[in-house]
Amino acid sequence: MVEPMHKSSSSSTLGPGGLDLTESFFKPISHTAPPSTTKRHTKISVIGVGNVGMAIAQTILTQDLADELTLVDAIAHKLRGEMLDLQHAAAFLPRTKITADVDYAVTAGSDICIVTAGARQIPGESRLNLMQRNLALFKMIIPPLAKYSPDSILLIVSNPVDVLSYVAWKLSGFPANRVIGSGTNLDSSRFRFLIADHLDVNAQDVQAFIVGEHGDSSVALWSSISVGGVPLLSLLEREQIAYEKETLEKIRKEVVQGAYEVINLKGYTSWAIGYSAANLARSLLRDQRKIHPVSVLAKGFYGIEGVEVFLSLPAQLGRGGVLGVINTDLTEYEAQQLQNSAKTILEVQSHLEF
Ligand SMILES: NC(=O)C1=CN([C@@H]2O[C@H](COP(=O)(O)OP(=O)(O)OC[C@H]3O[C@@H](n4cnc5c(N)ncnc54)[C@H](O)[C@@H]3O)[C@@H](O)[C@H]2O)C=CC1
Ligand SMILES: CC(=O)C(=O)O
Repeated sequence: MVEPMHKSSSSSTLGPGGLDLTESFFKPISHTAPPSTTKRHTKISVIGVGNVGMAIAQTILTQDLADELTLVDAIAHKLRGEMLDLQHAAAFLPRTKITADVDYAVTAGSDICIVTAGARQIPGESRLNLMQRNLALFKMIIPPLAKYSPDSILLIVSNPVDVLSYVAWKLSGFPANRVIGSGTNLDSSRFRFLIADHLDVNAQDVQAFIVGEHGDSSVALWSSISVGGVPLLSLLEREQIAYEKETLEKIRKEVVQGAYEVINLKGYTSWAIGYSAANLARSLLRDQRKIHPVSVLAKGFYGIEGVEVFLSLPAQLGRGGVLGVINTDLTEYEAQQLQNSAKTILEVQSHLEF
């Protein structure tokens, strides 16, 4: 007995130009049922197809993170060019539907919206200096994203990322757990690289956090660094390897200088932030519950009271967005540095005009 076949959009047999391929090339199997509704279609939108947006887009594709990747930019011809260029790699990539439009309606139903649009630093310019230019753009970008994907997670990358995460939170009206800045996830990777390079170990075996501002006032949490589970400072003491606060501060400065150096040399940074943002998208979409140093609403954590400021803290990320902030022991010096970093961001934030 032959069961009736259910036709659905995913079992469509229409070929290019609407040609019905059922009886020629494509012969459907019998005994079919409608597609399962338990596996959700996952969609990531990337706003801004510049150096950073495209590095993130291509990492998302190669790591097979979403069923659909949608791109938005203000420049229509560049946007279409980038979309086609990615689509032409289809034969070498996991299957992902790639769409693009200047109209935000194309982002409807996104799980994550990653915002990379905006001005970037010229050599020597600080991230905080970009605020006014990128605030104006965010007023055009965030409201339509919130309208078309009211349940999404906003992942902010544009700089200054901490202040703009606060702006995105305010403009979207989203709960704070669904607005995240990529923050010091990238700085921490630079930090782990430098430590790993110094000790000649794998950076993935180095647990180390940079917190606070994604920028000049960032804070290195030396007291909690471990390598393969061994606390770093006690290892240095045990091996009688001398270290001084100045030496450690020099490494932190090298982390801060890292971005300026790359911008001086190639004009922008892209590959590391591409991997960093895709790494965050994976933890969020796949409910990995991993701890990442990212920019979150810090009110109530680490002695930051009574002020609404976004800065990076070690946060657990999952399908619900920010699930919580980890309570790491800070030395007095680290706690003071974190307070100073919050003050630096708040000072810039106080000049915001919505
Ligand atoms: N948080 C982080 O760790 C990092 C942040 N960044 C930041 O990312 C941002 C982007 O940097 P790049 O990609 O190098 O710049 P870019 O100049 O290459 O690209 C910016 C893109 O934004 C688009 N854009 C401008 N206005 C728009 C609007 N209203 N709607 C949609 N798209 C719009 C432009 O057309 C352009 O394609 C900068 O603010 C930069 O500072 C860069 C690296 C790391
Ligand atoms: C540009 C920037 O924010 C970075 O590469 O860290």
